[in-house]
Amino acid sequence: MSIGTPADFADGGRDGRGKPPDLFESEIRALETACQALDNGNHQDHRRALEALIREFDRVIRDMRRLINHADRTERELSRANQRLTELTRGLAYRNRHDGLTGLLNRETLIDEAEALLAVQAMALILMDIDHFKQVNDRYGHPVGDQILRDVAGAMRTLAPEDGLCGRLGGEEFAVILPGQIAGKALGCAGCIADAIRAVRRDGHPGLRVTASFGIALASAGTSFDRLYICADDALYRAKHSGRDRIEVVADCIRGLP
Ligand SMILES: Nc1nc2c(ncn2[C@@H]2O[C@H](COP(=O)(O)OP(=O)(O)OP(=O)(O)O)[C@@H](O)[C@H]2O)c(=O)[nH]1
Repeated sequence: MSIGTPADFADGGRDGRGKPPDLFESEIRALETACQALDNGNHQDHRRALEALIREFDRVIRDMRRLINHADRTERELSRANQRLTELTRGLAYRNRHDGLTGLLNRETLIDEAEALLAVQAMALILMDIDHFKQVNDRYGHPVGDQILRDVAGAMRTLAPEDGLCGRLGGEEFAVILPGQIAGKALGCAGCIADAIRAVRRDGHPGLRVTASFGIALASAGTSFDRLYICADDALYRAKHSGRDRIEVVADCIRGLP
């Protein structure tokens, strides 16, 4: 009985020229010997061939186990790397949208969101600027100033309505956007945040008092955000120049400015 020739098992070495060595050379050799022993050999040849096959088979199983373990380890490492990559991507996307100090939306994101909202819906814009913040930094130091900015952001996050978006426009200037042209709701929101800012205290600095000025503007859907911003900024300017720690409103952005 013939179960094959060397050429039937060997992948390499058929033309014998320039081919890389066959990975299964020793197994193929054992198989060849076994085939020959089966065709022509005596009992002794059969036994030797069987022993060689057993040795090769045993080694192949051990190698396969090692390979499978290695593949499992590589798969686990790949999966961990993939997870880390997902976390990094998520972190980068978060950092791209948020202000690093306060965690509120950053200027670009807030403006993008506001423009998208205002294109389809009426909106209120609350601009807020902490009063005499330079003095806070000068008297109590920059780290205390930073903490105040975080406290203010925390108050905004807690007190803004659920459908509102809070952002830091830069420095000590913040904004809240609220869907809907409801002056009462915007005023109520700004009033609560103003109260919370007045209540900010810092351990070790009993004399520290913080206030903020607010400018609110409301506009109907389709108004340009630039227009709304100019109105709110104008109201904020009036709040600053009429004594600070107060709220000024432009109820209709289209008719509210000259
Ligand atoms: N601690 C801290 N201070 C900042 C940060 N960004 C801006 N500032 C400070 O905010 C201060 C803003 O000062 P001004 O623009 O003069 O305004 P102000 O002193 O608040 O005065 P009014 O707005 O007119 O009431 C500057 O001293 C800036 O250095 C920040 O991230 N951390």
